[in-house]
Amino acid sequence: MTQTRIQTRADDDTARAAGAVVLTDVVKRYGRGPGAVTALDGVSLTVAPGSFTCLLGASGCGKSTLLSLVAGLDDVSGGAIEHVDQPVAMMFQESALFPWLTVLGNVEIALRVRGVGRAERRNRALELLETVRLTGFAHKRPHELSGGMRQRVALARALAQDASVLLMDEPFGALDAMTRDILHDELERIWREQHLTVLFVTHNVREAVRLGDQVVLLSSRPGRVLNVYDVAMDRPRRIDSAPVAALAAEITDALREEVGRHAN
Ligand SMILES: Nc1ncnc2c1ncn2[C@@H]1O[C@H](COP(=O)(O)OP(=O)(O)OP(=O)(O)O)[C@@H](O)[C@H]1O
Repeated sequence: MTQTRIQTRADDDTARAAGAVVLTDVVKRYGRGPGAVTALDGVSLTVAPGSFTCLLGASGCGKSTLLSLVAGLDDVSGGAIEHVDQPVAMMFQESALFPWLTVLGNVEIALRVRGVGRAERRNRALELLETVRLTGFAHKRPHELSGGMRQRVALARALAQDASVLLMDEPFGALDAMTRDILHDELERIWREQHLTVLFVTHNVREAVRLGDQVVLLSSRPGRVLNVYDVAMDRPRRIDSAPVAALAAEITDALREEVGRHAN
């Protein structure tokens, strides 16, 4: 049902040819001298186009750092990241909506930044609100929405960037279990419909197994790839199903062992 996969050079070549996100021996250091922090140390990872990859690891192991490097918000200190001609969009735990704009305005602004004209902007924003099932809330302001609805707006705004790669940093971390469950279904639907490549950071092991084609377990800082779990289960999966729970337990054990090793 599941298996641990060791990456091969052939995997890398195939994925690179198809325009995937490929990280090769990525190192990230912050600062210099004795106070320098090595956040990532030799991370190699292949994210196939159209795949869903979840990143797990102890707090501070470099997950957000990895996303910001893929997004091009920061430079690598060593190694390389390739995502051939693929624009990327990001979504965070906080929806970071503009409180003075309506839901529609918050989506339209992302289109405006991309230079989309006024009339097309309105139509496209309405379409995106339909995609995230918020039609009818277009003229509400963020404070009138629930946390889950705000994350739907944030998702619509990320989709407005028309990027083929979506980077998500604990996007559902602050939501209750039921809302999260519903958003898993929605995200899975949108990921499939739009053929997105998703890189998703989470602390929730079951969430990672519920969503991922592969779950990447990083070591404690400095982050290195400890293991890549292929999740060969039919979709949609239920977060409380026995196969999801079984693999999540296996990964949790590995994570616990890693955290314990560094606590000594
Ligand atoms: N701009 C920065 N300057 C200096 N150190 C940084 C910077 N950003 C991150 N770090 C350090 O790099 C390490 C990795 O941080 P990062 O936020 O990537 O980890 P994380 O796995 O996302 O953590 P968490 O799970 O707690 O969100 C941490 O030790 C952090 O303090």
